[in-house]
Amino acid sequence: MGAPEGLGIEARGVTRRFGTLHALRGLDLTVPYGQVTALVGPNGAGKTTLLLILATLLGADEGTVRIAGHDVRARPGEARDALGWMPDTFGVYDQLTVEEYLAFFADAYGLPKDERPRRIRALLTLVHLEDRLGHPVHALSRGQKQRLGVARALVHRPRVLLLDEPASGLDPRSRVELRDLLRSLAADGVAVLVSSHILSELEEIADRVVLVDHGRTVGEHAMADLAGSSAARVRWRLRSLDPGLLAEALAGELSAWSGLDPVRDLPGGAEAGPFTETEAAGLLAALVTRGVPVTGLAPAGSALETAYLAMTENRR
Ligand SMILES: Nc1ncnc2c1ncn2[C@@H]1O[C@H](COP(=O)(O)OP(=O)(O)OP(=O)(O)O)[C@@H](O)[C@H]1O
Repeated sequence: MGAPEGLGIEARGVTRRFGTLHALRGLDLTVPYGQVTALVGPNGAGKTTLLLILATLLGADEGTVRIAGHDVRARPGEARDALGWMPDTFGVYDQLTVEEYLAFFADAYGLPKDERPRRIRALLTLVHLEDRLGHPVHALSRGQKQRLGVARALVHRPRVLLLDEPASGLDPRSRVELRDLLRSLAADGVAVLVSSHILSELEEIADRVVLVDHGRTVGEHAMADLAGSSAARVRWRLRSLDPGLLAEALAGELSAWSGLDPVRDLPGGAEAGPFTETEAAGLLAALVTRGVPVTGLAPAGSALETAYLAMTENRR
């Protein structure tokens, strides 16, 4: 399946108030087909409110939202048919078996009866729960419930997939499998929007990141651009065979610099910055000239983390 024409999600000027609280203040978002877009922002930024509006479960006060080209207000049924939704908390229906649970959703989405058993088995294989078919949902572990939630979201082969914190509760292997699954869905042309606080993980899954804060979009980047920005100032981690000498030399070298964060001691080294790549290379040369046995110099944190921190810094 190739990527369809147009955008998977197009939200323009979306506002939503809860009483006097403005949860969304004119938020814009586009999610193309064939890519994984990460939705990132501090607690209370409005991510879940936005996802609920996209999923047609909450109304916007103003603005327009299109899912697979369908306006959610004018054509909510078509929008729902096109989208799969995995909320951050698992719903009710605990008394059902895994099979009954998925059959219920397959039925709700109008999947032909004779197609259901094959589809349910394929989905359970996809999320590695094939041996749980007859088990009651309440007997699944938290991570298994998360995986069942992914299967549920995919029951009707949606073209747009929304996931709110999908990796919470997953063990390391399940996280890798979820990552691979989302990548392969995107490769099949699905528009995937995933909200998460685990930035390192998003960096491996996502093609794009949309940063939101205070109910607005405050940044939008292709992940490849973030990783390639050598001009960005970031903190750097230094390691040395002699951490004491490193600390002394750093204090000497950096005393004349302005705009730096305090140097932080780490086991076997220190963290200093923010520096550009060029500045870091100059500092390394100066430390070596001073006789410091440096064994490592690397950016602290990821490119996404740096962009995120810069955004929240602006907020203060
Ligand atoms: N049903 C509601 N009634 C009142 N206020 C709400 C409601 N839902 C959300 N809010 C408020 O709207 C704002 C945005 O909340 P939202 O849950 O969308 O943030 P979030 O970005 O998902 O946060 P987190 O990262 O903590 O999950 C918050 O200030 C929250 O308290």
